[in-house]
Amino acid sequence: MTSSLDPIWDIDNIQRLSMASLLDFFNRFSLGTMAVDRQGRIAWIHDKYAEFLGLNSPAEALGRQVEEIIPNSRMREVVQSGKPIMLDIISIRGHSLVITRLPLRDESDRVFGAFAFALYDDLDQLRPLVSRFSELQAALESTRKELAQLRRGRGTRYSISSFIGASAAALELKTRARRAAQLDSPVLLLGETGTGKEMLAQGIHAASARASKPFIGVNIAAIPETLLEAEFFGVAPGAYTGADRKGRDGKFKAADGGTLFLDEIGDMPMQIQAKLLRALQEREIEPLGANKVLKINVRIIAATSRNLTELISAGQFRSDLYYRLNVLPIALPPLRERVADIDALCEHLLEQIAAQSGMAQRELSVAARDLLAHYDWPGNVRELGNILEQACMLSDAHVLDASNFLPILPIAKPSFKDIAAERRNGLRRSVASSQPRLDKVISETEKNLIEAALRDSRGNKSLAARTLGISRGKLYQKIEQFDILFNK
Ligand SMILES: Nc1ncnc2c1ncn2[C@@H]1O[C@H](COP(=O)(O)OP(=O)(O)OP(=O)(O)O)[C@@H](O)[C@H]1O
Repeated sequence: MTSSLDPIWDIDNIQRLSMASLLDFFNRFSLGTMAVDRQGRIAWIHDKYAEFLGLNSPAEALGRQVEEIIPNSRMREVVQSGKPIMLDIISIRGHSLVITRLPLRDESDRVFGAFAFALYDDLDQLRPLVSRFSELQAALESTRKELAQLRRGRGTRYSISSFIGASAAALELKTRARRAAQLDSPVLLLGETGTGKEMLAQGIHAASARASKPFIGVNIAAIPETLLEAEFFGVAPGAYTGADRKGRDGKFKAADGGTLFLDEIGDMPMQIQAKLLRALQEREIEPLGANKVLKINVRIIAATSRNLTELISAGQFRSDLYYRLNVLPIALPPLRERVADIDALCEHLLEQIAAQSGMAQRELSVAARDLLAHYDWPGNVRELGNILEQACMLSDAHVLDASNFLPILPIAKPSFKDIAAERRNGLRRSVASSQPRLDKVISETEKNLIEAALRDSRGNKSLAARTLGISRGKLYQKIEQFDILFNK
């Protein structure tokens, strides 16, 4: 038991002792301490601090306004606000001091002054902390910038080496892409849907001298024809009422100095083709409603999954625009022509699926690899990714087997199994006799799938295209090709 006479339990005594000990601590370990009263007059100052301030003795400072001794002092602010300033850096007589200022309160919680102590006169001691903080701030800033760039669609996510594949076809394609990155002429990327055209376009931009400038992608098939002109060339202020009253920049302006990626160029209406050709030839654009032209400096990378020469013959694509764009053509082979890359692509895609879903990364059995290598992949790498993702969602197995893929591969199963077995046994029929059957199976399956997707989305083509993992332009093309009728 403790008695009220016990000095340790004498509350007043403890308070007094702790104050004295704290003050002693500050005086010994800090560079200096000081207190002011409610009027901002120096009420107390430690010898060390007085000496540091160039005074002969503490008495010289007592009763004087704090700013007379320390011109940039913020003690008065603490007295007036009643709030501490925990960390501040001030410069006195050529030294930087780290200062902490605290308000002093009486029993009724009224502020009667302020107390300050200077922690360091040598910021070197804080340097590791400050430099770590600066590093973190710089990292945060650069991540913010990257994120903002991606949000504005001006950045690139891919480099040429992100294009997975070591087959002869993939290596040749990457060599051509690297060469194209060294030049500034238009590039035309030709390949089926999902073969990596947009990815390669980003890679070429990222490896080019324009890498620090914007990369702007436009999917022509996804923009209604009536809006395309404004979307490309912009609108002058006052040209329209409503939302465009103030005018707005088009994609050409947004890409100025950088690269403009024109996806699905084969879907561009003839009237806009003429304006695009003029913009490329003259290197200037005329925003809608403006009566002056703007100089532009943009590199064009166009892409299409359609056969442009056929479109020219059909009178749907201007031959002069084709020659203007076809300066550096790069053909992206479909997956079925670079089967050797499927294993590496599967590994890469499974790694991506694991990272995005938070699930453990899966592997493929030999039979599963064999099966995937024998499918024709009309949707190419995008379809391969979708199939792998579905298989991962539907099974918990660490090693995915052929049986995990058979039910989800969009092809008539018995015929596909036959074809796969046939190929494995080296009994592949001659191209002339087997190709029509395979094509027919694929076309029928494609048609069925598209009809089902359109039914499920009640005619919403964007949604159907997304479900199928193809672009809207591709969907339109397929609807036309298979003569699909559907009810909205
Ligand atoms: N060689 C590759 N290596 C890794 N990923 C790839 C490769 N090719 C394509 N992909 C991936 O497949 C998907 C489709 O690629 P991308 O959009 O570049 O194809 P695309 O040819 O532009 O298709 P579309 O014509 O339908 O727009 C993307 O997720 C992309 O990352």
